[in-house]
Amino acid sequence: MRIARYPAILLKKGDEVLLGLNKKGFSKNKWTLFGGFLQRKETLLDAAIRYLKEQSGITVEKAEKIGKIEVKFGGVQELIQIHVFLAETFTGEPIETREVLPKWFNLGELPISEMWSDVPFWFDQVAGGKRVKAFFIYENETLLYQDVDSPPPPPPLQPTIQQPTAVSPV
Ligand SMILES: CNc1ncnc2c1ncn2[C@@H]1O[C@H](COP(=O)(O)OP(=O)(O)OP(=O)(O)O)[C@@H](O)[C@H]1O
Repeated sequence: MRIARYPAILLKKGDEVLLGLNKKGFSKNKWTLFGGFLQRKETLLDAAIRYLKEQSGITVEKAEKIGKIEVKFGGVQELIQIHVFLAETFTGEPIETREVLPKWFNLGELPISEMWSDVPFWFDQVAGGKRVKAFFIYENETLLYQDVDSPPPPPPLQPTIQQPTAVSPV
């Protein structure tokens, strides 16, 4: 099956994240991460940074690879692979462009009803800096199946001091 690679980038500032309202295209009228189709001879990171600049006016120099989200639409012979990056250091102010309206959202106040249905399954993990891998199947706009990597287990507890065991009398 053909794989379509989409770099996408989440910009975070304290408790806020920058999302973009798409004015056209496949995600029209939805708030999404900044991103798009990977062009030839471009790395995923370069493309993610380029899309952020083109769609929001924001410049970042580095971003961390944090997630891989795979999406399959029923009846479409193509696997969409969204390669998610997280950036927390940037310059510039968001500006509206012909394609996208950028806006800061508080992490507790995301416009969930105007986002792709898969996003709530992985968004907090990404925003929290935790790696995530997930796979979704849609039938048109309806999410039919989800498989999300659970967060890694917590670190092991500090070893407790062993109480000396009583020596049993012989
Ligand atoms: C289906 N489930 C989905 N879940 C989460 N995010 C999704 C997504 N589908 C697309 N996205 C993201 O939305 C942004 C715009 O992408 P997209 O809609 O393809 O717009 P773009 O104008 O570039 O392409 P078209 O010209 O419409 O093909 C881009 O960051 C892309 O990663």
